[in-house]
Amino acid sequence: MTRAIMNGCNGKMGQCITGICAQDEDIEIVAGIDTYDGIKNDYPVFASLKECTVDADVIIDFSNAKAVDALLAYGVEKQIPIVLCTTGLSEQQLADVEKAYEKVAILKSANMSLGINTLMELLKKAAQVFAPAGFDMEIVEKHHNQKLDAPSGTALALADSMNEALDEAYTYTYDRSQKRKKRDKYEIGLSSVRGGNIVGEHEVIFAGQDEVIEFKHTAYSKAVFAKGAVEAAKFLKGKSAGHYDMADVIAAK
Ligand SMILES: NC(=O)C1=CN([C@@H]2O[C@H](COP(=O)(O)OP(=O)(O)OC[C@H]3O[C@@H](n4cnc5c(N)ncnc54)[C@H](O)[C@@H]3O)[C@@H](O)[C@H]2O)C=CC1
Ligand SMILES: O=C(O)C1=N[C@H](C(=O)O)C[C@H](O)C1
Repeated sequence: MTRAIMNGCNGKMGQCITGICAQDEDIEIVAGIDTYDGIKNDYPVFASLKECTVDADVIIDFSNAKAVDALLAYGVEKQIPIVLCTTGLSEQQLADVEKAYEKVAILKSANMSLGINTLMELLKKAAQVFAPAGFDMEIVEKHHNQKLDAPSGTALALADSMNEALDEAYTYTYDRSQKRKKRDKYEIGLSSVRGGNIVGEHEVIFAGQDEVIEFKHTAYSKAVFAKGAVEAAKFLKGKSAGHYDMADVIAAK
């Protein structure tokens, strides 16, 4: 049995995970953390991690970038592994996560779905074939109108995956409106659409001379992310300090 603290328990993802864990005898949410207290849960809810008095094996985090500093500090101090799913972290926070890997087990992933994590691997190969052949790489992501960060963490992770396979030679372009010049060969464009209740779409476009290859992932429900996070939490219980990702969870299955 894995005992989990749910950081951001009263948000959309927190509630989706609450529902999934209630049906799974191998994991229990033993406490929730949220600054919003308008939802009744079957576990105790605290307004901050520092007020939490409940012991746990792992913290699952789907909250807000502003909550991540306290999350890292708590995980390191209490030696509780963290499944870090919140996106939109600042450069400083990303550096802090790198340092925290030395002190506690952290699985950080901008997208917990099997589809996106498999796509990241496929894109490495595709980028190595198409980029040297002169294809331009563009990513278009679409999400609901409540999303705070842009581009999505997933779009950045997909771009990072391609860039890593291309010796980090590419820069990212998020906005062309002020540029008034042609796109550079060594750039990956990232565009964001926000509207309605779109769960999450990511389209990676390789555009060449007279031919275009597109890879597309569509999430039809938040459950794909929630199920991945629950599997990640079970995987991370008892792990020693270090940097883990969803590829480790998928490989362990
Ligand atoms: N890695 C992945 O697969 C996925 C990541 N996400 C990311 O997860 C995050 C949350 O997404 P949603 O649940 O859709 O957002 P949401 O806005 O519905 O929920 C966030 C919850 O965090 C709470 N919160 C805010 N500040 C807090 C603090 N200091 N401590 C504890 N709780 C706090 C809010 O009150 C809210 O209930 C976002 O950054 C989103 O991009 C979302 C879906 C999938
Ligand atoms: O905010 C969301 O909803 C999502 N956020 C993640 C991201 O920023 O990539 C993952 C998923 O696409 C849903």
